[in-house]
Amino acid sequence: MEYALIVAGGKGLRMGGELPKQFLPIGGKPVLMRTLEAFYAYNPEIHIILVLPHSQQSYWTELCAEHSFSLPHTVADGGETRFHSVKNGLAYVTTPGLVGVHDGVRPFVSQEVIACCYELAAEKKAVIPVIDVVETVRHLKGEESVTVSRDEYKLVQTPQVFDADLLKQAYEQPYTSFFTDDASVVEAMGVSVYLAAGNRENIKITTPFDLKIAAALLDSCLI
Ligand SMILES: Nc1ccn([C@@H]2O[C@H](COP(=O)(O)OP(=O)(O)OP(=O)(O)O)[C@@H](O)[C@H]2O)c(=O)n1
Ligand SMILES: C[C@](O)(CO)[C@H](O)COP(=O)(O)O
Repeated sequence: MEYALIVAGGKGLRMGGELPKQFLPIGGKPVLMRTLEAFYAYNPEIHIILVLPHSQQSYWTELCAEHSFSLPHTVADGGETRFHSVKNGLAYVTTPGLVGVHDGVRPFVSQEVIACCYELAAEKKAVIPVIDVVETVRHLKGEESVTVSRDEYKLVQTPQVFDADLLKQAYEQPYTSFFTDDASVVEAMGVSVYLAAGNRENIKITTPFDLKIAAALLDSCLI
């Protein structure tokens, strides 16, 4: 069984505004619908678990009706942090298989990246997509800072795909603020994570600036 656990339980503080960022329209369609569609296009049999704050779930139901959006999915409650949201969603993973955890606000993940991460995870058990750093990186040391070799760093995206039993076991660990993604949770158990190629368009819509990039990506047919 393949699961996609789409997390959209955050507060969107960096985006601001009245409407939570996962519901903002891009090209007339809410971000979150585009994200779910990407996973359904990859595998129409995939089991999609959508994590949303409890207070936003009735609005999501209304949006689905308004947009005639009928892709099957199970809704779980959001938690205090991303870690707690993923953990809530994992309660709906009930059979062995693979779980891809994906940010609801990354609608531009490519079909190639999704397929590659699931395919590799069947063998490696823990796979995450990454891209190169394209700017120079400096490390802050107190009042000073030094240039470091960018070749020693990667930028991490989602979907992060894992063997279901492994991921569920990892999420039994106590929460620490170091857990900013799923790989960091799995690694805390001493398990190595395999790196796959991500796609640069797979941005995490975080600030109003990212919405402009998203609109440009759609307009230019880059995705
Ligand atoms: N308690 C949380 C926090 C985050 N997320 C999800 O994790 C993804 C990455 O988080 P981010 O983009 O930082 O979203 P927010 O936490 O909502 O943003 P901010 O930090 O600006 O408030 C998002 O899809 C977000 O909804 C979640 O499901 N539950
Ligand atoms: C999971 C993630 O998108 C990988 O880059 C990222 O760690 C989420 O971080 P955020 O601070 O919750 O946006």
